[in-house]
Amino acid sequence: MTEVKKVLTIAGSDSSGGAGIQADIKTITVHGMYAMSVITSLTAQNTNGVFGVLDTPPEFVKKQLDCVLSDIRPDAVKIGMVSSAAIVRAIAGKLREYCVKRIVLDPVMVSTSGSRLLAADAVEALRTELFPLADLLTPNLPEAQCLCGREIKTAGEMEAAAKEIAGALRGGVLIKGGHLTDTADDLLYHNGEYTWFHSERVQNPNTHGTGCTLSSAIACNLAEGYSLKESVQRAKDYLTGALKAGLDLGAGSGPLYHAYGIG
Ligand SMILES: Nc1ncnc2c1ncn2[C@@H]1O[C@H](COP(=O)(O)OP(=O)(O)OP(=O)(O)O)[C@@H](O)[C@H]1O
Ligand SMILES: Cc1ncc(CO)c(N)n1
Repeated sequence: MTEVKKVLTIAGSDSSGGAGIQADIKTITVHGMYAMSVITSLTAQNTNGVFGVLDTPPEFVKKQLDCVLSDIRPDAVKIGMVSSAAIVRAIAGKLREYCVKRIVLDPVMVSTSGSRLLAADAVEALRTELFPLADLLTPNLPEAQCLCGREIKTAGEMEAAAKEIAGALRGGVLIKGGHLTDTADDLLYHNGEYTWFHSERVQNPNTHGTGCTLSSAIACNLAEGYSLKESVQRAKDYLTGALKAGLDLGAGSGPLYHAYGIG
């Protein structure tokens, strides 16, 4: 019998395959793990933008979660786009009911191309219902700004924001630096300690799905049993490799190449 780790992604579908569920399944598969998915929304999108969003009815999100969680228990879970407060509550209820562990929450609010993917009133539901369940929250800079209500420009401001956001959490906060201009340094705040993950910026404009890829790679490494710090470093290395692979698809901000280590 083959033993594999199982990772569940709860996220939106990206028809162009670069972000969301599709990025997550590619990431999990390339990590040699078994991917499962609960789809919260269908998006009609491509490298140019998001042209439509169709939410899954919350009762159907619950049904998908019941099917997965009552049958194949995931070793880790990644949560991405959750567009409404009702879907947030549906997910939180089921994660509590099945005592799911090792949860990475990517608080997706706006797509790389600038479309809103989370209703304004859902931010509060995310904070009260899902933050307490997360082992790690992974906001990008605009999301961290929204969560702490002020601008973040410097490393010192990133540290202050991470500490403040972590106040509402049991787990850690990773503020991603993909929206910085000179570097791509990410900051982890966990158990009162700051850890910086430094990286050169890869000169590749095709960054569609970087956040989804990073959070699902972190979930894979947590499933494998790595510590939070090790999981973030290994995921960042994976992400950097997928960016460096230099895929150039579509007219806008294109997707990453996941199979760069294969073949
Ligand atoms: N040009 C780049 N070079 C190197 N690393 C990058 C670059 N752009 C983003 N990253 C890295 O990608 C990861 C995701 O960060 P980012 O801030 O882009 O997330 P995001 O905005 O949530 O992504 P998206 O919404 O596009 O899925 C981080 O580790 C960040 O440092
Ligand atoms: C479905 C989906 N989730 C997340 C993002 C963020 O990049 C996106 N563009 N689409």
